[in-house]
Amino acid sequence: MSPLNVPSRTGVPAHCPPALEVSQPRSALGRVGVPHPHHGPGGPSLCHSARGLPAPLRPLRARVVSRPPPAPGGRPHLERHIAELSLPSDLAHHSIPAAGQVSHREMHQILGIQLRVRRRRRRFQHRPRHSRPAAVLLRPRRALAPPGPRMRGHFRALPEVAVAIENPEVDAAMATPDATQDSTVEGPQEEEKQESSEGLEKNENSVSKAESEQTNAVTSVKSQDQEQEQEKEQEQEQEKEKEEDEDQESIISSLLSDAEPEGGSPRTPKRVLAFVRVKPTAHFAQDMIKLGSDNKSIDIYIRKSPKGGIVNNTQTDWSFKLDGLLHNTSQEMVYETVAKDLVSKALQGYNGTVMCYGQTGAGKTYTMTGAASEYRNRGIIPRAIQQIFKSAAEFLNILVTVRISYLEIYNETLFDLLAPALGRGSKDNQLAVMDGPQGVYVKGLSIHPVSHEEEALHLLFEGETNRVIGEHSLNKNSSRSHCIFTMYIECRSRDYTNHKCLKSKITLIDLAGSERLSKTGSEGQVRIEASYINKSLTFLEQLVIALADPKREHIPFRQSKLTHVLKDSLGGNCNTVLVTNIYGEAEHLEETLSSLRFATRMNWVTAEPVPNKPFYREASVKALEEEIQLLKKELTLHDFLANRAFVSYNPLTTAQRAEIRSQVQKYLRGVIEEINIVNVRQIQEVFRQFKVIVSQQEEEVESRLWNKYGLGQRDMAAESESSSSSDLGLDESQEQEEQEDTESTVDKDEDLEQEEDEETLEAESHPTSPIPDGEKEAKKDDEKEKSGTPPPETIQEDSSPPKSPSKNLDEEEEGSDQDSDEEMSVSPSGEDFQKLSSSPSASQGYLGSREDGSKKMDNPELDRFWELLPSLETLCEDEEEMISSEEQTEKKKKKPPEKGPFLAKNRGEKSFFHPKKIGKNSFPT
Ligand SMILES: Nc1ncnc2c1ncn2[C@@H]1O[C@H](COP(=O)(O)OP(=O)(O)OP(=O)(O)O)[C@@H](O)[C@H]1O
Repeated sequence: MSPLNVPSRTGVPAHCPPALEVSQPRSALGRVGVPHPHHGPGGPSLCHSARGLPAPLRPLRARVVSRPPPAPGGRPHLERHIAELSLPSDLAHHSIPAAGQVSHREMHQILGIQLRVRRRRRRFQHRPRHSRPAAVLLRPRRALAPPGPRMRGHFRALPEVAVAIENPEVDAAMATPDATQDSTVEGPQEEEKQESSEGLEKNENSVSKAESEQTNAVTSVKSQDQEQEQEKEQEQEQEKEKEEDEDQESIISSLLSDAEPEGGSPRTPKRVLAFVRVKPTAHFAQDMIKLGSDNKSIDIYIRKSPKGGIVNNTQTDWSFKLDGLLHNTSQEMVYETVAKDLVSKALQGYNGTVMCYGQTGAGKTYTMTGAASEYRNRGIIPRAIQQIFKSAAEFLNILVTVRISYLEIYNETLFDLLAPALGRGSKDNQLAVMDGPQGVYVKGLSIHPVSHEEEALHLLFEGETNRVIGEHSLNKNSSRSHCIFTMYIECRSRDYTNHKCLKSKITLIDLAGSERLSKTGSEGQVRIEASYINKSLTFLEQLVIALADPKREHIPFRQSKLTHVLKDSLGGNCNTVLVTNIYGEAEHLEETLSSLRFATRMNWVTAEPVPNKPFYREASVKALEEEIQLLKKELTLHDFLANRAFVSYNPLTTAQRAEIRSQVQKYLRGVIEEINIVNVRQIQEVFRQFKVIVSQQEEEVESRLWNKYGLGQRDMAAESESSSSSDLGLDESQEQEEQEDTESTVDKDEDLEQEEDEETLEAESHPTSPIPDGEKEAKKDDEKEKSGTPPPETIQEDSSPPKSPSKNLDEEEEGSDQDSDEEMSVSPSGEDFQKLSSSPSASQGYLGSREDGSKKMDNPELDRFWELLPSLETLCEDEEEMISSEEQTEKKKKKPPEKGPFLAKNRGEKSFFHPKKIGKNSFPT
């Protein structure tokens, strides 16, 4: 090496300027400089432009002696080729040119630059910590998912952005010597440089300066080596992760393959994992809380109170050993320790639960959801979402689908945080915890499919904004509810011939914090909430104690909503992890103790994690069909034994509907006293018919009012037709009948009265015969019956199952209507209902007697109807009076009311309801 230590340059034009002596690897310099115009992009990168340097350094240029010796023409020639070199900011890393090779002035310039650079650096480093801007430089991170607008500033990784530290107290705590590396990202290297640069400054006029700078250069090379090593490590980690994903994929593939594992999955009892996370604080009670060097044990020591007297036997020492201590630990580390494995196991079919427990303000929400201010502070939930979608994206043969739900338990009431209209407090929105064959579930809770990470994060944020938050002295944003975020994972093979499916779920629970009212100073609503929270946490503790005791027969799951919801999430067959958040301060020691006791109890609970069994999707549909068939057979048997063999459960045919309509009309006129109930379909149809009649009456009354007050004629028939057909979806014949009914009721009141009198007589002699008016089809049947012609086909039809069990009722009805219409080309006799109405004994056990002679049954709709009847009658009477009180009085005198619940006395008027007093919707449907 030459004294200048210049590396030999090959392939460079002769007129190219010589290089400044450097001891850094070329690649490193290349990052600072830009290629000289004479060098290609791959050429030597020793020529540095002024760009990239601090502004005051830009005008300074270094003149460098060329090597090999100057060409003939001497210095002027060289000067022509002097590089407009801008010196790298890190001049300390450059060795000093040998004496005589640069002029004195040039040397001075270089050194001056170095000094200024060093001074600038020192000035910043020696500034006291508190006067430094409260900002840390974040390393650029890989963006994981494009964040939505709501997440901007929350979960986005911005390269090289200065972010103000959110919590000064926590910052101070993190800045203590035992603080995490996370808060001092650039720490060690800077310190090293600082030390070395200070040393250099002292000896700057001595020869040893050059040596120390050489040392610095070596350090810099070393740091670069370290960087390279880090990069390598990262690459290795990535490769490892990739391998893990591949392993995972092969495990899932084998689970989904047809081969059944021999002897089933191994059941190895495993204890629930319990970790403790200490909230960073500047006032850590070091003399009272001792954290074990094994990072698992924690000892608490409380001084004896002098109030206890001379003989004071109160316990002062406690020792806890758990699965890990998370003290001054970054969010990433917490996730890796607590949840990473659990999440990857969930993809292999294991259910998993992570629960955060602790005193209010101790950092449960921070651990579970994270702080929104910085990307690196995201919590377990967003990281779990990220892990799942990342793994899913790397699977080649496995298709992963994810669904999400977010439940809140606030004051012992369940709320859906992702419900489209939250409706907090509305009764209709009430959810219920149910025990199903496949475990506990929340009836009415919305579950949302998500196809990528961003979508899932949006839902998380939506839920977060809907949570109930209160303020007290220990926490400005205290969660006042328990929240359960659940991810339902489904793995399937991309091979479409494989219909197997593997399901699992991850339950992430952020409990509300236990709190002492004396400490939090809660008042009013916050106080009420606190009492609910403490109560439910006590029940949870009781549950954990019971679970930890293998001899306990009864586990009190149903004591509270929280314990009931968590029935299959704590222990059992799932991987369960508890994170207990505690304060490290002396004033919260009692609460810390009780939290640690809870953690220990939880640690005693054993679980036997086993993967869920894969199932065939198609097979499950078949199984349901088979079960429906079985239940139908069972029902037939029961009916037979209860003397109800004539009852059919198939969708109603047109004729059956007509028959029901006829019965309803008879009932309303008082011809029959009751309508016997045989099955649910019949009940639905009865109500439907009631609704039709009511709407007709409304129209009629309205039209009368219009006529009476001279407001003109309305096209009632057309309206009636459109409303009835659109609302009720009745068939054409029915619509026609309704129209006829309407017309006849509007135009022929007097005739009707006469006719109906006749009908009544007729009906009394033939109680089951349909009404001739408007019921042509049914009338024909009656005539046929009278003439003794046997019905061509009874209503009792074949009991073939519906074609598709997934169809809804209306679809089924329509489809089967078409079928049955084809089958029943001639109107049926309505045997079922005739039999029923003529033989009430058949349904005696089914219906209970009411006081007023009507029937009572276990149907809330019908019960409601019966309850409504008297009020309806009253309203009708009011209406009648309003229309024509005199006329009505006369009619009443002429014709005493017949028996029946209502309006037999007013048949001629047919004005049952006042349109304004009873809206359409007020009638049960
Ligand atoms: N490990 C931590 N590092 C930094 N800040 C933290 C940490 N733990 C908690 N904090 C901060 O402490 C405050 C309270 O935390 P958090 O809301 O998570 O408590 P909590 O246990 O959920 O309280 P509550 O039960 O009342 O809801 C927040 O501002 C949070 O950012």
